[in-house]
Amino acid sequence: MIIVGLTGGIGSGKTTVAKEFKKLGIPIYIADDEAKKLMRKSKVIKRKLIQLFGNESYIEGELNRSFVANIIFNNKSYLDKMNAIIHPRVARHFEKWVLKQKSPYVIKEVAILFENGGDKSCDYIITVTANLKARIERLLERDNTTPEKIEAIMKNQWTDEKKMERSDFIIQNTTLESIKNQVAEIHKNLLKR
Ligand SMILES: Nc1ncnc2c1ncn2[C@@H]1O[C@H](COP(=O)(O)OP(=O)(O)OP(=O)(O)O)[C@@H](O)[C@H]1O
Repeated sequence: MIIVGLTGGIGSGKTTVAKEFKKLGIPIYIADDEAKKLMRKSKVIKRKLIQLFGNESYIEGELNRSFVANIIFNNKSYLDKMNAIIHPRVARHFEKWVLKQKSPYVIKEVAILFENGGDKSCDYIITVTANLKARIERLLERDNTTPEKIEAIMKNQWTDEKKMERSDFIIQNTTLESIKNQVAEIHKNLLKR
């Protein structure tokens, strides 16, 4: 199975792009969504996160996101420790998921793909890039967030330039119509490989 990693900075439009691949019949795996599900369902992950952040990190079985976000964005070592708990388990979950797919290739969306060395397990990589101002505006509209919180997340992500240098395909997220055309081109290209 060909694994195509799909990455890009926060709010660049990864999920929007992934949905276009889905419309073409390609299975998509959104690592952040799967991580959230595992944090809710996996007893081991819950136990380890409570050990790391304390009892306040879960409220009625749900991760207390604002409590945890406050800790990790003020102390990167906690972010690294949290990633060390979650990432290997998401990776194993993905491996099992891949075995069940019947498709010429699959798309794996990961926000911090290069940052965590996940690029090494992909055959090809697509980076989505978008104008910084547009990204911030779209995130402020989508989420209950602030420019400061967005900036804090961006600080832990590689720049677009660094990601683009190491990518096989680049999608410029300008308009939705343009995304559709770029996805169609990449899809055609991947089917030939
Ligand atoms: N070309 C576009 N025109 C208008 N809105 C867009 C466009 N691309 C994305 N959006 C909107 O911007 C927001 C961010 O896009 P999306 O969720 O796809 O980004 P993402 O990279 O997956 O985000 P995250 O990093 O948070 O996972 C969404 O609300 C989406 O609908």
